Amino acid sequence: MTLPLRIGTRRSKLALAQSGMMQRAIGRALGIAEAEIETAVPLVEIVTTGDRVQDRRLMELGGKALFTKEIEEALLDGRIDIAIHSMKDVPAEQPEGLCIAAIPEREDARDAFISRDFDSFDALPFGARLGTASLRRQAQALALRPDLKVEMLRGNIDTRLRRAAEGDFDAILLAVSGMTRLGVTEHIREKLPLDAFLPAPGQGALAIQTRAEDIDAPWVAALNHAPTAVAVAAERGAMTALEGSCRTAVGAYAVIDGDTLRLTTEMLSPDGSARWRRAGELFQPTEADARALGEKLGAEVHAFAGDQEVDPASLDG
Ligand SMILES: NCc1[nH]cc(CCC(=O)O)c1CC(=O)O
Repeated sequence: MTLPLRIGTRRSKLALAQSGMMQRAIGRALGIAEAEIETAVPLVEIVTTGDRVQDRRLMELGGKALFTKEIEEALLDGRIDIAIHSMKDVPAEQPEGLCIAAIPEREDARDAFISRDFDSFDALPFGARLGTASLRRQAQALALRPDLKVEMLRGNIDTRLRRAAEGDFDAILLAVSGMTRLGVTEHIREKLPLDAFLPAPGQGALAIQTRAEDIDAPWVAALNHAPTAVAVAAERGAMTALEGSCRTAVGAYAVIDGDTLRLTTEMLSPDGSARWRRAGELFQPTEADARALGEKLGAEVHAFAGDQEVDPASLDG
């Protein structure tokens, strides 16, 4: 592969932090001196539709693909060579000509509880206001505490933290991983248990996207973390079977424990009053085995849950 290797990135602080981490990791994997990395593996900033419409309801506008479309066009046009995404935001299908070449080791997959006034989720008073834009977090919170008032909270992580600090909400929920990458973990009051707040498929993991012909590039193997890639394959298999989107409350979390993969996946009704969950294990699975387990368990959940998709017009702004 010829240098420079250009990394396309969104301009949000989180995207820049993630791309910067991977820029250094790729530079080191290629044996490039620290001082040369910026020129050999440069960052190219790209504004996506999703970034321009932050204040509007994404669901009405086409969901996850809004954050990836312009970046994928730049990859296909050859303006950039690599894109770093939060795995959670990557749609089930890759566009023709592109691939996820590597999945680095996952960060903490848990959700974080953030509040100016309360130490923990359990300490929230009756009827407390919880800010989130995630249907999954809404449903999981209401499953434990149907008295909570869930209100829409959008914007980047800094905006959400500021609104929590100003008392616009009694608490908000964010992914621990994003906060860690931004260096704002001092706002975390509690890391929520994986069982009650089963994460979104791929939460805490990054996806390194390239053109399909670069799937075996020399730096790819150095960045891929096989246990994470297998776990994420299982979660995304479940997501596909559950037709997971930001209009459905879907969780999936897998870990590799020694030689064993353990996957749990669930769907909830938006108000948290109903919850369908399946779990399973595999010994020494390949990525394909893991994906197949995810698809099987996801299909079982889907068969019981039916269609839990929410009409965007029925959501509170
Ligand atoms: N949907 C927004 C989004 N996409 C990825 C992350 C960071 C978490 C991750 O790396 O999975 C976040 C913010 C959040 O959920 O708190």
